[in-house]
Amino acid sequence: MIEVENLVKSFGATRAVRGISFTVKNGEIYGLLGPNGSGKSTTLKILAGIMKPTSGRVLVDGIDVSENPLRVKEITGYVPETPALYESLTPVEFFNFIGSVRRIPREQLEERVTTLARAFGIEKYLGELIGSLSFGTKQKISLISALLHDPKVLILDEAMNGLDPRSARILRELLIQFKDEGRSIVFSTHVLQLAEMLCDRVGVIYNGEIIAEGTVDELKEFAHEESLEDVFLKLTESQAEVFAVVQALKETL
Ligand SMILES: Nc1ncnc2c1ncn2[C@@H]1O[C@H](COP(=O)(O)OP(=O)(O)OP(=O)(O)O)[C@@H](O)[C@H]1O
Repeated sequence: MIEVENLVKSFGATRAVRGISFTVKNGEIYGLLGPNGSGKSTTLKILAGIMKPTSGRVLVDGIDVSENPLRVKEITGYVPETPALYESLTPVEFFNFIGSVRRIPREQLEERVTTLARAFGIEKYLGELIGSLSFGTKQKISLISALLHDPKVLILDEAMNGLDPRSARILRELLIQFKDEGRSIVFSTHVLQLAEMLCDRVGVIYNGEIIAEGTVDELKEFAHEESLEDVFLKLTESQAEVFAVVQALKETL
């Protein structure tokens, strides 16, 4: 379970996160949707224990992230928006490094690397230098490294970015399996169809605040719209603007 209470994060004069609260239960997939710069990545970094909040509290499985970030990292898998990998290592060397930091028994590590590498179709790259691999392959390595220690909680920042349709489907099925096993999953995405397919509940974040939260059906009812895209555009005050821009483009192009 993830409990976020009145989270605030400022960078100098920029108030990136302005008092966000939400809960992700065990066995729940929660989607964080919001325009560029609305505070999704900042929120997820704080949840993962890699950034300190200005104020507010995050409990992961009852553990306060600010008080015990190491314990939270032990039970959490975090996939950042941009893969943070060692370019001069091969994937196998990188996974071994992660395995030793996380004290994963050798046999278990090898078994999980083999299974996950096969699932995401990267076996043939395991001996190549990470720096020479494509963005999507790096994203898969980042994902696998977040799953090696069998985390109870998953925090995914636009984790489907760059994945080919086969791998995106596999990740979706894996997330559903994790949810059925009672794990908590929170992810950010700009792909609203994905949120619609996967999320039990979504929170719409705008200018650092959660402005609406609920199931996709609840949000559609709340905003009197039929698609999540229209709900999103309406709530983030972009609907009229998009219409005006499209009109202007039609007239000028
Ligand atoms: N390290 C930082 N230093 C200063 N400002 C930052 C820093 N990280 C984020 N910000 C600012 O905080 C705000 C929220 O950024 P954040 O990356 O959380 O947004 P986001 O919703 O994840 O955006 P995107 O959809 O583009 O990934 C932005 O105004 C951003 O410029």
